[in-house]
Amino acid sequence: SSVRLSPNSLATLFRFLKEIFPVSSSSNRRNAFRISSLESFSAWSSKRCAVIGGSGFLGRHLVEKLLGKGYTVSVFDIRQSYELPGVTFHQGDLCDKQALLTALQGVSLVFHCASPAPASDDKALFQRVNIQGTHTVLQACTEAGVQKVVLTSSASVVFEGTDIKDGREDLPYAKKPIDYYTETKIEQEKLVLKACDKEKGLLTVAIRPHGIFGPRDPQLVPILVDTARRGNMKFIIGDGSNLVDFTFVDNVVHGLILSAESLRPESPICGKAYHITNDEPVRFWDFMSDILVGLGYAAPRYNLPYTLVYGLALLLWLLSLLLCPLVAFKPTFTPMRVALAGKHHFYSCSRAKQDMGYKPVVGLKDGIRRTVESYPHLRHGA
Ligand SMILES: NC(=O)C1=CN([C@@H]2O[C@H](COP(=O)(O)OP(=O)(O)OC[C@H]3O[C@@H](n4cnc5c(N)ncnc54)[C@H](OP(=O)(O)O)[C@@H]3O)[C@@H](O)[C@H]2O)C=CC1
Ligand SMILES: CC(C)CCC[C@@H](C)[C@H]1CC[C@H]2C3=C(CC[C@]12C)[C@@]1(C)CCC(=O)C[C@@H]1CC3
Repeated sequence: SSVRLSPNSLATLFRFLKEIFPVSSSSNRRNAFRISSLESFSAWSSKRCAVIGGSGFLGRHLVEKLLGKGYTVSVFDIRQSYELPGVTFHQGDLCDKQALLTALQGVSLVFHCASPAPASDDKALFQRVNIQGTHTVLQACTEAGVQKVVLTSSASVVFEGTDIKDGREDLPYAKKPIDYYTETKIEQEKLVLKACDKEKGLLTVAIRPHGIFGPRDPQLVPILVDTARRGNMKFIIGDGSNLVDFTFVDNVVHGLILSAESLRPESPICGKAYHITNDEPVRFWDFMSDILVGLGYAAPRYNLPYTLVYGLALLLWLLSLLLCPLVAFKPTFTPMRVALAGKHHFYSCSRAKQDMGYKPVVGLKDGIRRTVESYPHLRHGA
C-alpha cells in the first residue's frame, strides 16, 4: 500500500510517530515496535476521518457508528449539538476553507453530510452551501491530502414529481427539480463525482438515500405529529396505493461506511452514485399510519383526489410567496410534500448490492418500532 505525500503529511506523520512512540512503559515500547512499517501508518491514518454535518441527524448516527468501529472522528458543523469522547468538534461554515483545513489535518477520509434543511425555501442559501460550499470542501480535501470523499446525496436528484418505480442510478438527473434543495443536490453530486481522480489520489463516491427516518430525526416524525395534532392528518392524498422507499438511519450509515471501506483505486465504485434504501418499498400511507398509530394518533382515512390537493398546495404556496411581506405563514402541504405523498418513488439498490455487497441491516418493521419508541414526548397526550 502507498502513502501519498501532501502538504499535511509531515504533520500527520509526526502525530502518528508521537502516538506509537510515546515516552512510556516498556509494554508500550514493545507495541510501538510491532507497528513500525509504512503499512501500519497507512492503516492508522485511514481510520482518521471527518464528518462534515456531524452534528445533524444522519451525521451523529454516523459518528457514533464510526467510533464503535475504531475510527477517530473530527466533526465539522455550523453548530455543536452534543459531546462524545473520541470526537473532536470544529465549529464553522463549510464555505470557509481555512476553518475546514484545520479540521481536516491528518484526515484521510471525509464524509460530507451537511446541507440546509430541505424545508427551507432559501435559494441563495442552498446555492451557497450545497454548490459553492461543496466546491470549497473538495478544494480543502485536495489541499489537506484527503484520499476519500463520501457524499450523502439524495435519491431525489432524479425525482420530478412523477412516478418512479424501481429507479436505477442511470435515470437522468431531474430536468425540472421539485425545489431548490433538489436542484442544488444535483449540482453537488455532479461536482463530487467529477472530482474523482485516481492520478491525483482523490477518490469519491455518492450515496443516495431516500426518506431517512429513525431516532432523533428532526423532520419526518415531528412534521407528521405536528400535522396530526393540528387535526390535519385525516386525509389520504390519492388512492393510497403509491409505493415509496423509507430508509432506517442505520442502513444509511451502513451504506456510507461500506462505500468508504470499498473505495479503492481498483474498485468499480469510484466516481459513481449508489441508491441506499431499506429495499422494502411500502405504501406511503401505510408507513405514515404505522408511525401515527404507534404514537397513539388515528390513521388517515378519507381519500382526496391527488390533482385537487396538488392544485390547492400550489395555490397556497403562491399565496405564501405573494403575502410574505405582510403575513408570514408556511403551509404544511407544500407542492413538494404532496408529490412525495401521492406518487410512487422507490429505487433499486442492486448496484450497491453488486458492487459493495450492500444489504440493509435493519428491516422496516423493526426500524419503525425503534423510531416510535424513541419519541415518548411526541406520543398522543404526552
Ligand atoms: N433526511 C433525509 O430524509 C435525507 C437526507 N439526505 C441528505 O443527508 C444529509 C444529512 O441530512 P440530515 O441529517 O437529515 O440533515 P440535518 O439538517 O439533520 O444535518 C445537516 C447538518 O449540517 C449542518 N450544516 C448546514 N449548513 C452548514 C454549513 N454551511 N456548514 C456546516 N454545517 C452546516 C446543519 O446545521 P443546521 O441544523 O444548523 O442547519 C446540520 O447540523 C444531507 O446532505 C441531506 O441532503 C438525503 C436523503 C434523504
Ligand atoms: C404532512 C404529510 C402529508 C407528510 C409528512 C411527512 C413528510 C414530512 C416526509 C414524507 C417524505 C419525506 C421525505 C423528505 C422530507 C420529509 C418528508 C417530506 C425528503 C424531502 C428529505 C430530503 C431528501 O433528500 C428526500 C426526502 C424524500 C422524502
